[in-house]
Amino acid sequence: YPLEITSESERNCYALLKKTSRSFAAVIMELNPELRNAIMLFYLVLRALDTVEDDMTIDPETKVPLLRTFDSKLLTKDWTFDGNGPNEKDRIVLVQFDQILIEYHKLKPQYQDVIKDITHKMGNGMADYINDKEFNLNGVATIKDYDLYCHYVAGLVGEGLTKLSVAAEFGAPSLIKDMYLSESMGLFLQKTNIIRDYKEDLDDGRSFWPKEIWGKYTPELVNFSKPENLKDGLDCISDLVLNALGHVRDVLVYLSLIYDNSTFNFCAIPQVMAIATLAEVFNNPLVFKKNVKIRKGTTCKLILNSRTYEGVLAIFSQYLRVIHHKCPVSDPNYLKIGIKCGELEQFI
Ligand SMILES: COc1cccc([C@H]2O[C@H](CC(=O)N[C@@H](CC(=O)O)C(=O)O)C(=O)N(CC(C)(C)C)c3ccc(Cl)cc32)c1OC
Repeated sequence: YPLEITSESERNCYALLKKTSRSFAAVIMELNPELRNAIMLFYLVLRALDTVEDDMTIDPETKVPLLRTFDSKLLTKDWTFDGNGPNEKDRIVLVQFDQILIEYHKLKPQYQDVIKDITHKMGNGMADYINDKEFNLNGVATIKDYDLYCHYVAGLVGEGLTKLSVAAEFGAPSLIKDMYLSESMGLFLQKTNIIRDYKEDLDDGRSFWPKEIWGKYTPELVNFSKPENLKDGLDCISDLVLNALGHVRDVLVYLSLIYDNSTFNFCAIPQVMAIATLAEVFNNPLVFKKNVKIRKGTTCKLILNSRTYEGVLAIFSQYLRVIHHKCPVSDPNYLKIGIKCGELEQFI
């Protein structure tokens, strides 16, 4: 679909998209025009929320009310925010937020309402965590807390995109009543990122690995960086990967319910990147040293092969086999991993 830019503000929004998301911007720009601007603006509003939440130089006295009222900024036409620290990566999205607002008000009211509703829920979820002393001190405690945190930062994104897709008749209406499928789309991506980001997050003085899982393998999360604890660390990664694989069935069902090709690609590409990343981090000592990334060549192959549902199934089948074969017999979750991979192979 040719990209017809019809205003200065629209041009500025696409420039913001390219600045804030490396590879994903291209996928959004190939979307069917019916949803392209709605999803582009949704992405930028979410990026703006993230930029507020992530900025540790913003006083909580300012940050918390700003997050809780962020959806009300969508009702204005000229709001901007220049309160981010000078080094905050995507601060430009808030400095130029008026450009997003001009384009946002041109959207169909139904699309505006979806974006405003998700912004309200996410902003308040983020604000709740900032005030949560237990969370700030000990991070994520139980698997239930892990799923709730991922719901606020990723599950809600899946919910919003599903409502936009169904409103545009690009996806099956059943996706609205079966919102757990959209939840899994978000949790699968977010849990994969959390497993991969072990080192990066610890260097930032935080971690999102749930203690209910890692506590089985070590008294202190930082111990996995020590060579003598490597085996325990790898067993912990297996446990986390097993938990993430619990969303794969829902992801594959969700993708089977998307009718529009460009929307399918938009949904499928991040999911195939995630299963490939899970296979990469599985039983991989480098996770405790750096951010493990899949190779550029693999990314290209994944994008090319995920244009059809059969292609996506083949990719998931391939990486589930990789995970199954990589699993050492000494891994306490060896049987559960084998059963989960077997189950999913059956489904595929
Ligand atoms: C039905 O649900 C979806 C369907 C398609 C894509 C996404 C999801 O995919 C990107 C993909 C993306 O943004 N990839 C990055 C690479 C990276 O950040 O690791 C990129 O390619 O730049 C992603 O990661 N997140 C961020 C969250 C996971 C927190 C939701 C995200 C943020 C905003 C939007 Cl509108 C969409 C997404 C969906 O969201 C669940």
